[in-house]
Amino acid sequence: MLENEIYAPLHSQAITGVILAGGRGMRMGGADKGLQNFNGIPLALHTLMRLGPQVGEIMLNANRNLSVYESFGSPVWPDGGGLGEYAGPLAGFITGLERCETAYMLTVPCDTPLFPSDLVERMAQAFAEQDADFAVASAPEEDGQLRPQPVFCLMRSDMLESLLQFTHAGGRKIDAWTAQHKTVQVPFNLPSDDKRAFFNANTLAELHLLETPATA
Ligand SMILES: Nc1nc2c(ncn2[C@@H]2O[C@H](COP(=O)(O)OP(=O)(O)OP(=O)(O)O)[C@@H](O)[C@H]2O)c(=O)[nH]1
Ligand SMILES: [Mg+2]
Repeated sequence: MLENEIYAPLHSQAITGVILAGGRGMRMGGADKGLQNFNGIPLALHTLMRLGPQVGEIMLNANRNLSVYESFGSPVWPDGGGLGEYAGPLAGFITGLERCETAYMLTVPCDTPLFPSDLVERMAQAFAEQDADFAVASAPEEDGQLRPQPVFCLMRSDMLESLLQFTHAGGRKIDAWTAQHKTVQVPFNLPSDDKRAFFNANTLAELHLLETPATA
C-alpha cells in the first residue's frame, strides 16, 4: 500500500446484491417468505427496491414460484452447488458467487424489510479500510445486545472455491465459514440508527409488527 493511500475505495457499482429468498419458511407455515406482503408489497420486491439503489447489480435467489420472482424484473436463480434441497443460506451464497459478474457480492435476506438505506456504504467502507475478506453487519437485537447478522455479508466474488470446500466438508453455518478468513464486523448501533433495522420476520405475526411504526 502506498504511504499516502489510506485505502482503496470500494465502489458500490462493483457490488452485486443477492437477495436470499430461498428458504423453506417453516415458521411461516411453509409460506414462500419473499412473496408475503409487507405494507402491500411482496417482501422480495420491497427488498429489491431498498437494495437496488445501493448496488451496481442485483439478483434474487429463490427456490419456489420462480416466475413470480422473475416478474419483479431482476435475474432469479435457484440454489445450485449440489448441496441438496434447502441446505440453508450458504446454498444461496454459492448461487450468488456462481452468477456474480462484479468483483464483490453482498447478501441480504428477504425477511428484514427495515434494513438500513446506508447498509452498503458502511459495509463497503469497513471492508476496504480494513482490507478484509468479509464484512458482516452487527446490530442490537430485541434484547438490546449487539450481535452479528451474518446473512448481511459483503465479500469478494472470488470466494466461491473456499465456500465449496467448506460446504462439501459439511459446513452449513455462515459464521463458521467467514471465521476461516479475515472478517470485519460493521456495527449499526449509532444513536441515529433505527433500532429495528435488523429485526427479521420469522412468523407472519412478526412481519405485521414490523409494518407498524416504531413506538417511542
Ligand atoms: N437459498 C437458500 N436460502 C435459504 C435457505 N434457508 C434459508 N435461506 C435464507 O436465509 C435467510 C434466513 O433464513 P431463515 O430466517 O431461517 O428463513 P427460512 O429458512 O426460510 O425460515 P424457517 O424455515 O422458518 O427457518 C432467509 O433469507 C432465507 O430465505 C436455503 O435452503 N436456500
Ligand atoms: Mg431457516
